[in-house]
Amino acid sequence: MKILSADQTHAADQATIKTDRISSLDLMERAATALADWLMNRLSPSEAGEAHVLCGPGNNGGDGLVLARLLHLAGYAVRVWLLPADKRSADCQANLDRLPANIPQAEVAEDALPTLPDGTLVVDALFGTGLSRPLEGVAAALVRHLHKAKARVLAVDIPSGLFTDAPQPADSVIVRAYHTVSFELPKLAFLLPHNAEYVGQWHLVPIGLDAKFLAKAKVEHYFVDAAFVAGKLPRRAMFSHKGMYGHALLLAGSNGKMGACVLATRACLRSGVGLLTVRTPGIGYDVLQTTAPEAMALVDPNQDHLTELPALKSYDAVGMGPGMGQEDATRVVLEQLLREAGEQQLALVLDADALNLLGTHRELLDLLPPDTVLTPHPKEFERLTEPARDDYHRLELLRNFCQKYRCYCVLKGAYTCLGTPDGPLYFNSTGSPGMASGGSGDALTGVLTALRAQSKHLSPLDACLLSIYAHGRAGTLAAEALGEASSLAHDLIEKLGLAFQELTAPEEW
Ligand SMILES: NC(=O)C1=CN([C@@H]2O[C@H](COP(=O)(O)OP(=O)(O)OC[C@H]3O[C@@H](n4cnc5c(N)ncnc54)[C@H](OP(=O)(O)O)[C@@H]3O)[C@@H](O)[C@H]2O)[C@H](O)CC1
Ligand SMILES: [K+]
Repeated sequence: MKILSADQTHAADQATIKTDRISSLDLMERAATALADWLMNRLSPSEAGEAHVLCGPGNNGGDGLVLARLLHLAGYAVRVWLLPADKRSADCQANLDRLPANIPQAEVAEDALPTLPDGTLVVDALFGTGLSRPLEGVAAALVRHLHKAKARVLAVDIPSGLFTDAPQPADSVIVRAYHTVSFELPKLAFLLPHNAEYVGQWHLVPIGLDAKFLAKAKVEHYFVDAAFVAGKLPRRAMFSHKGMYGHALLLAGSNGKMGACVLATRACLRSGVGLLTVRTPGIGYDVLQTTAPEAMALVDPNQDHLTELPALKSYDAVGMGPGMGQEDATRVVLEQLLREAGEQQLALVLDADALNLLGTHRELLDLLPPDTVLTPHPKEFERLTEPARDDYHRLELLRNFCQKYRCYCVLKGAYTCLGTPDGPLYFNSTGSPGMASGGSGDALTGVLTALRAQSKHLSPLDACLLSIYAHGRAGTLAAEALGEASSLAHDLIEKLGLAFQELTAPEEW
């Protein structure tokens, strides 16, 4: 799904009003009704207790006022707190005028802040996408007051004080919500690590935004949810043979780190590759043949680390890095791989120590063949570029890096972000905190290498999108089965099959 900027969100509202021939007041009613339904489905009037709805001067405050009315009419106890304002938006004022007289309302002031017993349900409808500067004065005092209370905070559309898609001063006062309920589409701010403490769990409610407008909107950010990747994995033909699904080569492992090599190998095998050869130091031969009999082992003359690049002509894709170490001889292998893969137009996936070697020998970056996939975590990415000032700066570095080197870069983390040579960034929706343990990244390298080897069936972009989505989905399935703390990389690998089944194109007839 697309991620709109704050300006585009306002334009989407206008387009919807025009297409549906409704007033902006009707759209507000629609949005707040969806929000009220969400809340009422979660909490009964007795579970909610008295809801305190904090309303600002714009349409976010207007949403809060509609919500207060709908809750009241459904039998919930409600109290409204208004931010003092010289002027309210027309729809906010209209809904203030419509507020039933028996809902208690008061204006907040620095010396008249709401009393909020522990557990009070607070609805934050102070500011939304129209926030134009950090909070100050009474609004900031109210939010600081909220920080001290042990309230259950629900943010409407976005936590007040948080910008939708731009960096802000470090000392900004921002609501810390437990739940954020937003309208139709996610906001870029929700996907950035530093905002997790403000946004809490976020949810989307549909409000019927104009589909044609959304289809046409040009965006720089996408959210990769199930609908975005559904059916992208082609079905296998009845008369399939292994030659149709690519031959991948993995260069991985060193003395003491054969586990990483085995995990990448097994993940690659579980991701539909036709044939897999693994180049490993001598130490890895028995390990590999025992743990992954489906893969062919091609041992390096050196016992402990990789020193020689095998001939590449039979392969469709090469993955390099897991558990490989950073010996100088291995760096020479990497350099040779980059040169030869460039000449032979081979698909490359570089991870772990391959990235660390690129970070310490940045001149090698100029050799990256087009469409190479790199899979750094934020520290590895920093070694390839520079320390980021904040989350937005990191995205800018990612975009610039991918455009400069015409590569795909999978920046790993919650909402893993894929940078692409053409500019757009894709945020993955799947994954689990259970994946924050050793080996998950090695598994991703295996998945990516397998899908890049199937280039007869998948574009580089689709191979990357399917890989990160399936890898995260498998992590979630493993965590559901075994718990977040106990699920391991190899459990994730065993769930890849289920994840891929969910992505496979439906049968046609
Ligand atoms: N499609 C949808 O998503 C829909 C969203 N809706 C809701 O509308 C808001 C956006 O409403 P908008 O009126 O544009 O913006 P806000 O409610 O955030 O507030 C704007 C007013 O607040 C002033 N402002 C901005 N920053 C501050 C600040 N730091 N301190 C004080 N005042 C501030 C601003 O004044 P300016 O001087 O900047 O002009 C405005 O007066 C969206 O978030 C949804 O909740 C619709 O209900 C329907 C569809
Ligand atoms: K808000």
